[in-house]
Amino acid sequence: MTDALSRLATTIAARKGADPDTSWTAKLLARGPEKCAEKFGEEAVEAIIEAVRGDRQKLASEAADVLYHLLVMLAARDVTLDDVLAELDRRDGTSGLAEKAARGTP
Ligand SMILES: N=c1c2ncn([C@@H]3O[C@H](COP(=O)(O)OP(=O)(O)OP(=O)(O)O)[C@@H](O)[C@H]3O)c2ncn1[C@@H]1O[C@H](COP(=O)(O)O)[C@@H](O)[C@H]1O
Repeated sequence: MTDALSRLATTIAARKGADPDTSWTAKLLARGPEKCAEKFGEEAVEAIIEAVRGDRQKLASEAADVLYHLLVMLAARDVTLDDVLAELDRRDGTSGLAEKAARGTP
């Protein structure tokens, strides 16, 4: 599963500085981190709509768009998939409830 994400992240990293006429990713990256963030937000909203509607196939498709645009947004700010996975690893085994209690958040 993470193989596909790793491959995609590698492809996106390789698109940095590529010709925007031949690559959607290069075109998006060339428009800057703010535009990449905006596109991620749009795709997230589309996924939310499908989650509320309950169409599982459309939700899976929108979720794929979200993951792609998340990776592009991260690449635009030089954050790697490994950075994110390391953070997930760090959290592994810590209950969200315990973590929230440790923060003292109600
Ligand atoms: N996973 C994706 C992926 N998901 C979505 N998209 C593109 O994201 C775009 C989003 O579409 P929208 O309709 O939201 O955008 P738009 O309306 O055209 O743009 P705006 O007017 O909003 O600016 C579409 O052009 C999709 O084709 C993707 N483009 C690329 N990939 C992956 O990235 C790889 C590299 O792609 P290129 O960089 O194009 O070579 C591909 O092999 C894929 O694996």
